[in-house]
Amino acid sequence: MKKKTNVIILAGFLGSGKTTLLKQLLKYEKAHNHKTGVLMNELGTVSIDSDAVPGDVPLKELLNGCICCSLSDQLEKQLWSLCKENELDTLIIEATGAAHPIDVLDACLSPYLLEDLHVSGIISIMDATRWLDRDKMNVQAKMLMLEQIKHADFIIWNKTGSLSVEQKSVLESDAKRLNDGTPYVLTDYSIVELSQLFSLSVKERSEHQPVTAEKLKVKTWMYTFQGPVKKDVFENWLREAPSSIYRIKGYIKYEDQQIYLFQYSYGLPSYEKEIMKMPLRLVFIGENLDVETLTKGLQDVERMSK
Ligand SMILES: Nc1nc2c(ncn2[C@@H]2O[C@H](COP(=O)(O)OP(=O)(O)OP(=O)(O)O)[C@@H](O)[C@H]2O)c(=O)[nH]1
Repeated sequence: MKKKTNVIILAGFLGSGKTTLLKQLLKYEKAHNHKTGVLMNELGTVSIDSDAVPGDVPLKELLNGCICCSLSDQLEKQLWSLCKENELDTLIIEATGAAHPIDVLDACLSPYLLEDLHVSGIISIMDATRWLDRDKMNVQAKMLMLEQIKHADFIIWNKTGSLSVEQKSVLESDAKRLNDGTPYVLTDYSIVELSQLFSLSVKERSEHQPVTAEKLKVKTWMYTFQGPVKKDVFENWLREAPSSIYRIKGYIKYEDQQIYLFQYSYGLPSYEKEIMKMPLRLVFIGENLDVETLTKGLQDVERMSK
């Protein structure tokens, strides 16, 4: 009988650390000579995260929508073709940060895929600080994070390095209260003992709350800088940016003429030097994005950088 492909679903709110974990899983699987494929879903029209996937890894991307709502029919098809085109040992699905993990799981359990796939489980990577501050978010976003915890087969509380002992114990009790018996870890940069993520068992699912990107009203928007901007001017703008921007990612060039992969999530900007000449596009993901004000602010950044 044909060996089934082991599927790992990475869930978790926007910017929580899913791609950070994906990169580690790919290295681990390569070191173990396991052929691994990736299905990546992004809300925007441009893929930024796919750069994290090495060229020799079979990759399918579903862009400009969420696999748990507008792209749900395509998810099954893409899973099917990834399996048929490649003899995969492992398939990692990185959902958008606005996806309900159960809808992704449902697609994997489709009768068309039953002979091909074995779902190892849902790993929910949670931005610990965002979770502790969740009352600042709207009801739908809060509910989505709650669902991501409740339906996980493994919970990773990420970005915990600067938290107090009391805050860490709140996270521990929240994991037990919301999803008793499910393993969890507290970590930074999604660092976990990876072997344990391949042998999870998918538990019986209770009813789930249908929270989707559409209900969340998460929208994406893109801005292209015409050239380099001054780092302090851009960061000043960023500090004042509305909290309804959940995520920014893309490429930016500063006055040192260096292009950086720029990421921003819950108040934290990060940069990685980029050696390729990438287009200077930033993708914004958030709710009620006021495109006019954002455009004006970013044009001002360009003007003040001259
Ligand atoms: N300070 C800090 N930053 C982290 C940590 N883990 C990840 N990051 C950074 O947070 C940003 C978002 O991480 P990603 O792994 O891209 O998050 P994601 O969940 O894939 O994001 P989306 O796909 O947009 O939902 C990146 O700049 C990471 O380097 C952490 O523990 N601490």
